[in-house]
Formats: sequence, C-alpha cells, structure tokens
Amino acid sequence: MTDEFDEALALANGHRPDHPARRPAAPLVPDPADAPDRRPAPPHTWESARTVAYRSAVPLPPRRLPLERALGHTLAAPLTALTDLPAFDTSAMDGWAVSGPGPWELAGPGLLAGAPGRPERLADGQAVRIATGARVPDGTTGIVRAEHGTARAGRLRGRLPRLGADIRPRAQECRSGAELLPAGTRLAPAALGLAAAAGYDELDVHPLPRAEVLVLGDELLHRGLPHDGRIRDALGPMTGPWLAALGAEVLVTRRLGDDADALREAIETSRADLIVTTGGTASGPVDHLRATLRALGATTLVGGVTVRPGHPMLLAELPDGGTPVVGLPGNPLAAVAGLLTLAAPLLHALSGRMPPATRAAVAGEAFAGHREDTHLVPVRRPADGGPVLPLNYAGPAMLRGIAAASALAVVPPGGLAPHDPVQLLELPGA
Ligand SMILES: Nc1nc2c(c(=O)[nH]1)N[C@H]1C(S)=C(S)[C@@H](COP(=O)(O)OP(=O)(O)OC[C@H]3O[C@@H](n4cnc5c(N)ncnc54)[C@H](O)[C@@H]3O)O[C@H]1N2
Ligand code: MOO
Repeated sequence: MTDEFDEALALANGHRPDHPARRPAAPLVPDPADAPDRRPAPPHTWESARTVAYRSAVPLPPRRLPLERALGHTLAAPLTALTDLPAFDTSAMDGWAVSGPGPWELAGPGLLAGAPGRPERLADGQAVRIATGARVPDGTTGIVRAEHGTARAGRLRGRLPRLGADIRPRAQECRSGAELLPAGTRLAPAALGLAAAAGYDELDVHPLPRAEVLVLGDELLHRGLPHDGRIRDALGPMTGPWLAALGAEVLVTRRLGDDADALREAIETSRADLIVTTGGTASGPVDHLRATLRALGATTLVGGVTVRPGHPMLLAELPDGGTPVVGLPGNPLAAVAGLLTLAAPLLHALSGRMPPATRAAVAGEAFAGHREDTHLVPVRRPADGGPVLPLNYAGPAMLRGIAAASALAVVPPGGLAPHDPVQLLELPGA
C-alpha cells in the first residue's frame, strides 16, 4: 500500500499559495460516498493511515522565539554550541587549587565563581582557596576538597589530589560548533537549559500548530447528569488537552450540535492549522461531516481505516491550501484511536518532528485480535517496565479503560500470545 502512496506522492500537485511549504496532496482513497458508483473504497490499513497522515503535511515555517517562550516547540535547525562547555577550566568542588605536591603555601585572595579576569598563575608548591564553578588558575594540578585539607598559618596541608582531580576542563562537554541536539527535537525544559548554557538567547523553532476542536452531537450535555436520552460530552474535555500534549496550540473547543450549517461555517472560517472534529463520522441520519467536507470541496486522504475501534475515522484536506481536517469517531475509545492514528502523525509533521514512534513491550497475557483489522487495546505499562496487560472496561463507548491507561497496545490481526512482543502507542499526557 505504501508504494502506491509513494508513487502518487511523486505526482506532485504543486504548491498552494496559502501554505507555500505544504506538501502536495497525498493520493486519494476516496470517501465511499465520493465514488461514482457509491461502492465503499477500500479503507487504509492502520500503518498506511499513519503514513498518509504524516506525509500529508510539512513543517510550518520557522520563527525565532526567545528562549523563555520556546518550551514545547520543535527545533527548526540543529542546536550547535556557540561556546565551549565549560567555557574555561572550572573547579568542580569547594577547596583549594594546588600546584604540585604539598604542603602548599597559600597565595592571594580566594577565587569565586563569576570573578572577572584571569586568575594569577599558581607556581609549584602554591595553593589558592577556590569555590565550585570558579575559574581554575593556570598551573593548577588538582583541587584539594575543603574536607580533605587544613589551612593554618599561611600553609595548606592535605591529601595530594591526583593530576586534574576535580577540575572540569574547558570543552569537556562540547567544543564550540558541536551539534548538541538535532533539528526536529521537541524542546523540553532541559533542552532550554542546554541552549542557555550553550549561549542562546533565541531559538529558531517551528511554531506550535494551531488546532481547533469541533464537538458534534445534539445529544451532548455540558453540565449536570445525563437526562432525557442525553449524555455528557466526554470528548470535549479530553480532545483539546490531548492535542496540547501532542504539541498543538488549541485555539478553541466549539460545541456545534448536529447543525450542518454551523459545521460548514466553523470549518470555512477556521484559522487553525488543523481542525479536529468529534462524532458524526459514520452514516447516521445526522452525521453531516462527510457531506459537509464534500460540499466544501475537501479532498479525502483517509476515508476509513481497518482498525478497531475507530474504523470510521477520516482525514481530509480543505481546498483553501490544504488545512487538514481529522474526524474522530464519537465513541470515546474510537476517538482516541483516531487521535493517535491520524492527529498525532499530522502534528508531528506540522511541527517538523519525526513520525511518532511506538514503544516496544511484551504481552503479559493473550490479547484477542480482530480477524482482519488492527486492534487498539488500552493498557497500563507497569512502573517496572514489565509485561503489559489489557485493562477492563475497554469497550469502544467506555471511558474507564482509557482513564486508567498509559498507552494503547497495537494488536495485529489474529491477536497476540503471552510473551509476544507488542508495540505501544503512548497516550499523550498520561
Ligand atoms: N451502520 C453503522 N453504524 C455504525 C458503524 C458502522 O460501521 N455502521 N460504526 C459504529 C462505530 S464503530 C462508531 S465508532 C460510531 C462512529 O459514529 P460517529 O463518529 O458518527 O459518532 P456519533 O454517531 O456522533 O456517536 C457515536 C457514539 O458516541 C457518542 N458520542 C459522540 N460524541 C460524544 C462525546 N463528545 N462525548 C461522549 N460520547 C459521544 C454518541 O452519543 C454515540 O453513542 O458509529 C457506529 N455506528
Ligand atoms: O470502531 Mo467504533 O469505532 O467501534 O467504536
């Protein structure tokens, strides 16, 4: 299947003005309702759906952000050191810098971290008080830790340090120009610390893709207890936070009921880089999503996927320059399946990251599989990294299994036996 996509991707459709960098539209697997004879088009396999979603977008154009605003963004260029690290020979301990074997004659005022200028050279047999992080004078052969020496009457006695002991030599960690992190790295707090240490005030990053969530369904309540056949909206509270955990800036979550006109207007006027809808993907009497996308002239890239739950999930591109629309099915576990199958790879592509990786684990018991489709099963990864077990209450319409889960296990057609290797899709933010 992938070869077909590669071939068709090669038949580029050219660039579009609004999204100059956007990749040409991926080949179409038509929406069943698009087919002239109305026969359902073959759905994508789970793997190919992820590939199509990833390849359908290119990174948003980079911008320069101050370090303090770059958290969670993705590096648009490798982070290369602007300085040696450490930038000078540094004491790793509080104590004395000494030259040669002791006892030593104490010299000069003590050396503090951040003291300006170059400290005076130590002659053989000399010692100087030094603080952790202070620049080490030339001639130093080692540091005597404070707890290993005694200074009295201008002399230091103590254990002879081995050559270079407790000195962090210049460039021990990196030389100026060394690549510290590759392009495509999502910036975690430690990466910002590294960037600061390496001399950066600003970073070139891909902006967070802006996402908009449209929650569909007249049956949904947003407060109180279910009543009169109506239920609480469970997808509104989780879809935005999941998208944010995947690296999106969530502009808004809108509740639109089953109003086709409102849906059309919301899609037409959206300023998001990615529109995510919930519900309305199937063919019920008020499932307007596919018809609305058709009416808007959208191109269906994924019209369905051979995955359980979640098979009606969809991915389409608007004719405005290719804004992607991901349709998550209304059943909550099916919605998570759609999120991780289509929205996660898209967000990775828009952010300039590698495709989302699965994590290897081992099945702790047999996992029942579907005959032909991939089965996504909520699991909790044990803290000790041991074998994973399926969770209870994991029906497509249930929430307890997902709420207890840290990942979805990818169960291939036919299922898994105990001790089989299994791939896990981590649940964002879990
Ligand atoms: N004839 C068929 N009917 C259905 C099929 C099918 O293959 N043939 N597939 C079923 C599967 S599987 C799923 S999943 C759903 C997908 O349906 P939709 O995406 O159109 O979703 P809805 O019909 O709007 O809702 C389905 C279900 O989920 C509940 N829901 C919807 N939104 C929310 C929300 N925000 N919070 C909580 N629950 C929500 C809704 O009330 C329904 O119970 O289609 C099946 N039908
Ligand atoms: O596959 Mo539905 O997507 O079972 O809930």
